[in-house]
Amino acid sequence: MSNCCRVLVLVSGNGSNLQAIIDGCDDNLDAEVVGVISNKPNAYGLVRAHQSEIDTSCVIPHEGESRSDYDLRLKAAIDKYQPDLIVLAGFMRILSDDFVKQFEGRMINIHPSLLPKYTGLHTHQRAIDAGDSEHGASVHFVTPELDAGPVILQAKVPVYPEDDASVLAERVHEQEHAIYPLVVKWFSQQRLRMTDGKAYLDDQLLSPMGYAAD
Ligand SMILES: Nc1nc2c(c(=O)[nH]1)N[C@@H](CN(C=O)c1ccc(C(=O)N[C@@H](CCC(=O)O)C(=O)O)cc1)CN2
Ligand SMILES: NCC(=O)N[C@@H]1O[C@H](COP(=O)([O-])[O-])[C@@H](O)[C@H]1O
Repeated sequence: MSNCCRVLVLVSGNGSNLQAIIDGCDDNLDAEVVGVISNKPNAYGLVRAHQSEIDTSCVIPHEGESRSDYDLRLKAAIDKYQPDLIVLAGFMRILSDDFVKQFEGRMINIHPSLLPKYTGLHTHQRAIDAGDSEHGASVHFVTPELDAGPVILQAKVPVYPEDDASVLAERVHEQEHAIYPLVVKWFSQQRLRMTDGKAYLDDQLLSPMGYAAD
């Protein structure tokens, strides 16, 4: 890795986590967002990238295109940026095994639950429906198995009886915007790695719930 970590962010929607990472990189000379790629041409994350004069690409799925064929086009688009780190920030596509294996150890995702609870979609409603008193977000390395990669860092939020999915999502977003830029900074400082399916920070094995401050 050169002296500045080249960060590529993949988005499908609003891009509030992208914005937090852009803002975080402005304060962190070790990392730079070199590009933003979306599968959705109308993703507001692309607008956010343009506002920060960051290059963008769109890889739009073709009608009837296989997941693997789409991922081949996505790989070609990614390679143009020569990233050190690939950040999934609300990128709403399941990636094929072959694609993920090419980037394992340098591709991370933020998931809106306290993994391993609630992999997949609709996590906030599921937490409310289950009557959970706490919920949150997890940053993890991406592996072929969906949302099952080693957790790097989690943040917890309370769930209140009057919460609906939208209110809870907003409370989770606030925590996401704090933890995701921190994980990007750790990676840019070469403190974070994945070896044999496990996450390490400063050569310390991280627990299944990720890093926990003393
Ligand atoms: N192989 C992997 N791919 C992805 C991972 C991963 O860990 N391994 N993380 C996800 C992110 N994600 C949750 O954090 C997630 C994204 C998308 C889906 C999903 O069901 N997508 C559907 C389409 C849904 C839609 O278009 O609204 C699909 O791809 O068929 C589940 C979880 C990113 N990919
Ligand atoms: N399973 C993936 C998933 O649901 N990711 C979630 O999508 C949102 C994207 O928001 P953003 O576009 O404002 O960053 C975030 O809350 C992220 O945790």
